[in-house]
Amino acid sequence: CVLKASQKRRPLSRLLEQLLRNLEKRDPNQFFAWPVNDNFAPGYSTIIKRPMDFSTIKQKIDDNEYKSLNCFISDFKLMCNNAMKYNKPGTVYHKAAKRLLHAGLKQLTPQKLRPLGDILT
Ligand SMILES: COc1ccc(OC)c(-c2cc(C(C)=O)n3cccnc23)c1
Repeated sequence: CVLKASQKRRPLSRLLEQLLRNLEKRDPNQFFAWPVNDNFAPGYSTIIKRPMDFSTIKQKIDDNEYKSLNCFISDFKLMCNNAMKYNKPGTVYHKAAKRLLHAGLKQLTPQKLRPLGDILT
């Protein structure tokens, strides 16, 4: 029997792709979809040493760079914390990052992930 391309993917990659899709839904304005551009965010690359965004996370999944769920969660937190560092409290981006972080971490609790079984061990 021939597996479809998606079924050939490693179990962890397929799980991370699904988690990523669910996190991206919490960013309807797509503020986190692509790397932040210094032209729209003056001084961004001097203030933020380790930029991160959903497209970069997707590429890392495709390149099998994530060896564990925790590495994936770390990049998600990095992305949100970057936005809360660069953008002042009260700005649309700071508020969006805070909401995204909290909503995202609720989806990534052990209780929510346990049903996915031993992929994570
Ligand atoms: C207004 O439309 C967009 C579109 C894409 C963006 O980043 C990918 C952003 C954006 C995203 C951010 C973040 C996430 O800090 N940002 C900061 C300052 C100015 N612009 C942004 C805004």
